[in-house]
Amino acid sequence: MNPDIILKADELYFSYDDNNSHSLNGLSLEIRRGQKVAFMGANGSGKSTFFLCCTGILKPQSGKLYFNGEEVGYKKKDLLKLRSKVGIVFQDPDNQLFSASVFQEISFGILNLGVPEEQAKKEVEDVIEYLEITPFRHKPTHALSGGQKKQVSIADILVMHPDIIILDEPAAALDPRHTTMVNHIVEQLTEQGITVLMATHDVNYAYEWADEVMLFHEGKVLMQGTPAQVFGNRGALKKTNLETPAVLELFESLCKKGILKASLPLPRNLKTLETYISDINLNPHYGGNNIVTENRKKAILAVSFGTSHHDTCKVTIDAIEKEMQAAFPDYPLYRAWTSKMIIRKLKDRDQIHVNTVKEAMEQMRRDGITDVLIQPTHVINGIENDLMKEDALSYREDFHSISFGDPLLTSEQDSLDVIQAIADEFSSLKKDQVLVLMGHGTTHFSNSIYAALDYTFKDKGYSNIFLGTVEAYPSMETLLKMIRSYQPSKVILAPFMIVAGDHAKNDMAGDDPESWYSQFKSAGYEVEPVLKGLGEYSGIRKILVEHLSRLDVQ
Ligand SMILES: Nc1ncnc2c1ncn2[C@@H]1O[C@H](COP(=O)(O)OP(=O)(O)OP(=O)(O)O)[C@@H](O)[C@H]1O
Repeated sequence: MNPDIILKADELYFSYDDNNSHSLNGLSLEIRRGQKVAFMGANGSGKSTFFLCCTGILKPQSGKLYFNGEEVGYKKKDLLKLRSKVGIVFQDPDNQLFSASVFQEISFGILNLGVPEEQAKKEVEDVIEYLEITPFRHKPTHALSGGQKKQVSIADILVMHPDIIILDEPAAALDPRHTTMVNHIVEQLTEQGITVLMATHDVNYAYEWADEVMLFHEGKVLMQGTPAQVFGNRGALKKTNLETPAVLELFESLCKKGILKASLPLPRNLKTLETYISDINLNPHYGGNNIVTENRKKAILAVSFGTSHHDTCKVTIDAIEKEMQAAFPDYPLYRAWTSKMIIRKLKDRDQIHVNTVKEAMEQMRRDGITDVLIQPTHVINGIENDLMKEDALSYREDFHSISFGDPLLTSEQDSLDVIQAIADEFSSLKKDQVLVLMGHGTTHFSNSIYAALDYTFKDKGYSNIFLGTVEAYPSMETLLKMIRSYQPSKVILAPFMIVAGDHAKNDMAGDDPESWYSQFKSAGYEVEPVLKGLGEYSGIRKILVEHLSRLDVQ
């Protein structure tokens, strides 16, 4: 199973009434590690029932649930292990809190796990401090307010260091101050790398907060996607009794009236929309504030997904940045990566810190930069790129201008240039051999570029170059079919990703029977993997530097 998937449900059925009705009705879904996932849907659509299955409190009558790639078991020791890693904070804290004192309450789970008393005590003290429970720690739990009970129920779970926290409507019955406090805690959880699943009916909050929205309807997932995809689907919202987030509604109506350009990244919150509006007279696109134009200081921000493999980083991301810097020697170059998981891995494993986009923007602001030229090394205009723009634009008030270079594959000319760069790199490819490129693939609509590019390869005379993706279409299945009709003497495999990292080393060239290498091998071909990321091709680096150069017009 894909190691990015932390939780997977496969055709779950659950009935509370002997199969007269099904609260989970063939539910299948996958949750990616480190994501913030909002579970939404009408009352009674099965969200809480699913959550109870995730922690083994309910056992589905049929279907399978996987945690970290392993099927969930229901023996006592399996459940204990599962509950130490998947914690649930119930909607009503009174269903969760059962000890007399706050300290006892928070200690219960961790002691049950067999953690020695001294260590457990320290962990409990840490969480009490972290969640600001100290002022009411000596009160009996029954005497706490609703908000304080919620803090303690989160502490109950947090003290176990779970991989997943499930929050069932955490803001229900809280006043605005406590809602803000709980939201703040939730934000910190995701920064620690915990996967957060949250049921909520608050469309405005989910739209701003979530990485992904899971829309439940009658015990199944009706739709899953980014907040923009899900909340942009009026039909799905209507079916599940949800409304469009106010900020999206307002943005669309301003676009319809021609006041804002629809090409702007969708604003996720009112603050971003407000800054769009405040810039209308200056520059309806990305322009900045009317600050003094003397002493302008430009900088380049090179944004990559990132990699935890130093070998490939050196010859891809580092090499691209070096060429960008060489093209603009007078501008300082800053780096940011968009994969929080990789950033965390580097920090934990190698004590290396790489900035997120927001951190890099803050750094530039501190350094007195006034104009930021952002050049992504992303291959397509997908989710990563949209989120990167959003993060950068949340700092638009701090800069005179923020401008964005295009990802690698944006215009028709880019496709032709990329094809040329690949053809140059594989100029020794023989007619009876095929080159199979492995792209990443995405659920975003921009995924169609992969199939389009595969088509263009053929159109430009490279009938033996094929492009597929690990996560979307064209898939391995399609590639096997196409390549079978070509009958090559050899299959050469190469990543169509900037770096030759995990996907290239494992999904493409690994020994696992699911890898592309093994699948082509067992289909009877001679296979040669080439572990070279796109960033190693000089033609590709040139395209990215050229995209950056287009920004520097003033
Ligand atoms: N303990 C129970 N006994 C019997 N039926 C139940 C029980 N809990 C839930 N149900 C039923 O299962 C279905 C799914 O309910 P569930 O609570 O999972 O939905 P939900 O999406 O979490 O709803 P809400 O948004 O109201 O919290 C509903 O028809 C509900 O009536």
